[in-house]
Amino acid sequence: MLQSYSEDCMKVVYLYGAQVTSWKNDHAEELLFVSSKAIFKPPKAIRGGIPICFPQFGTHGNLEQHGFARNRLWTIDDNPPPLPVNPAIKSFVDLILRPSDEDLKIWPHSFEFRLRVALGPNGDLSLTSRIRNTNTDGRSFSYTFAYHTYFSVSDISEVRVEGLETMDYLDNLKGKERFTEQGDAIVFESEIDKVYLAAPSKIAIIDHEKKRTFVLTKEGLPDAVVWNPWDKKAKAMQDFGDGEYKHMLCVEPAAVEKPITLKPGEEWKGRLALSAVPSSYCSGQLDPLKEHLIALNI
Ligand SMILES: O=P(O)(O)OC[C@H]1O[C@@H](O)[C@H](O)[C@@H](O)[C@@H]1O
Repeated sequence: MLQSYSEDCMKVVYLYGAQVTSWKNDHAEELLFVSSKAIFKPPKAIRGGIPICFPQFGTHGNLEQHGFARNRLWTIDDNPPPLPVNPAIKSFVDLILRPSDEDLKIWPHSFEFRLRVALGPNGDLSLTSRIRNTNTDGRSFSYTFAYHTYFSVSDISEVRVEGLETMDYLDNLKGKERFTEQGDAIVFESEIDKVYLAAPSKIAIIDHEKKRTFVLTKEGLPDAVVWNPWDKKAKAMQDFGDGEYKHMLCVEPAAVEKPITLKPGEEWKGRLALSAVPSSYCSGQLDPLKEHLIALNI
């Protein structure tokens, strides 16, 4: 487990799954949800924080649900290739995953997956993934991907998500059928499991009770999954408390509909930046013309 601090903010990253399990603001308030029943060892992924789904999102393929990266032991990458760094970033860690012989049996491709987790100014958290095809047999590979981010919310029925209205989505609860979202903002009254397609680069989660807004900025990740298991599924999950669905929401920047293909030697980059701002935030700030209102400097 790796812990780091920057300007009173904190993040915790596990080598198991390269999973960020804690992100705190300067009031020491936890911003991510981790279940009280989470299991921190193989074979299960940790229930909460930011699991990484690779090389498969969900059941979009033949591998285990959400792929294997989230339940492998990563290592510290002491000598990562240079990545443009914002000088304001005070704390970061680089991790790497390469396939084991066992992994190659289930997904026969050689890769290097580098993850940088950084704490920026104002306590903003960013995750940058770089995936490289290192196959020596000339073969390309394709994968789907998600940052399966569990946000901590006061009460799911007091939360709304802006930025996804009018988007097309695949409904995992209806056999992945395609629909178009109606209405102003997404609110929550029952189970939801949707993959929004070609979603905008900024999405906001507005928590009225906490007077807090999370702003997600995504790059290289066209889609966004929204998931809350609600009461019945919560009860069926061994590593999730019965009532915990009320205090979490997953909004997951992802590449699902169109898998990413890399030729040997090619590298893909996918980035997520998270910011938690006070909810004097008002609707409409996702308008690109007003984006300067949200200062995301990482
Ligand atoms: O229990 P898991 O494997 O962590 O998955 C949790 C959920 O993750 C979401 O991303 C999926 O859309 C859901 O279908 C899934 O149930």
